[in-house]
Amino acid sequence: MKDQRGGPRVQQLTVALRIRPMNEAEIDDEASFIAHKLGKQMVVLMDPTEDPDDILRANRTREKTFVFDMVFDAKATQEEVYVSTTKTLIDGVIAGYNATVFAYGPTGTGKTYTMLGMDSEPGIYIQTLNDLFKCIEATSDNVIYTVSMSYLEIYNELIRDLLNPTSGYLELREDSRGNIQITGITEVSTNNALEIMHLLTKGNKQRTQEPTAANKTSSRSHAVLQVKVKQKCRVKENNEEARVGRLFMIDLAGSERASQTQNKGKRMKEGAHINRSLLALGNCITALSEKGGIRAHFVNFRDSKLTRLLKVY
Ligand SMILES: Nc1ncnc2c1ncn2[C@@H]1O[C@H](COP(=O)(O)OP(=O)(O)OP(=O)(O)O)[C@@H](O)[C@H]1O
Repeated sequence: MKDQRGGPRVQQLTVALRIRPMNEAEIDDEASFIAHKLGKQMVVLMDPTEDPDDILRANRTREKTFVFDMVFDAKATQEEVYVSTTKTLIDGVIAGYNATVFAYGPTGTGKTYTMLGMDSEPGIYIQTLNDLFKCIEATSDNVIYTVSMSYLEIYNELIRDLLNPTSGYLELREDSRGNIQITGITEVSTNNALEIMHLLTKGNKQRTQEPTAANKTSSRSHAVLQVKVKQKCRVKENNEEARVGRLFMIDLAGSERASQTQNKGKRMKEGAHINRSLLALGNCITALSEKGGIRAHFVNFRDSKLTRLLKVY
């Protein structure tokens, strides 16, 4: 969200759509939301239950057209999705800029699969870290880099450390200079991809998951992986302050509608928290991406923990 060097808040906003493979039964269930890929980047959502021969409904079509920067069909590999959405951000993060990648969508559509993936098909987290370490190795002649990462979840507006879940709920604090800190969060420094995958998979198991009608293991929280790259010049006389670039990779909680998941009681309360924070996130992105960014519009970061966390550093 932020360019540390005073440039526009949102330098680049890329919106990509991934369609996950579905089996026949699911296609019937989700009949009203089947996406038909047209050309490269346009998606038409239509209601297949609508009968084109029904004269009474002839002019009442609910067909909607959306344009995306990228559309991936059900055969797209993890690597293709990573290369087209996240790989290009790495150079910027190493140079001291901040960037954020979100997986957003209804429950069971493949957000965790896309972000975390599996040992055999690693997702965006691991592919990004692998490339980040390679880039650092190639450019570290004059600069000392330190990479650290933390992994947390925001559940019902409470923050938990997924790398140390026994530490309870953590406080989000803002110092007088506007820096956001999470007190007591575990920060891990390692460049071993296998070790990272192990840590993240273990952390992901600690996420608040509950069965809903739409997904047996539905993630009910936002999971935030933060990778911090600190750089300092090797030359001692150079008094330049250390630069810090941050990359947030976020697996959002499902954006389902209560009616679709048949949630009641606790589940419904969770759903309300999820929807409120997703709305706050959408409002911030809209305000930031409008012409003039923060200078022209008030951006209400304070509406949710997620947007407070992503606020400028
Ligand atoms: N592109 C894909 N190829 C193969 N399997 C996939 C793909 N996308 C998702 N799946 C499978 O679909 C199931 C649901 O995916 P996943 O758990 O990632 O959904 P989700 O969007 O994170 O759901 P929730 O919001 O409820 O946590 C998982 O078993 C996952 O392995």
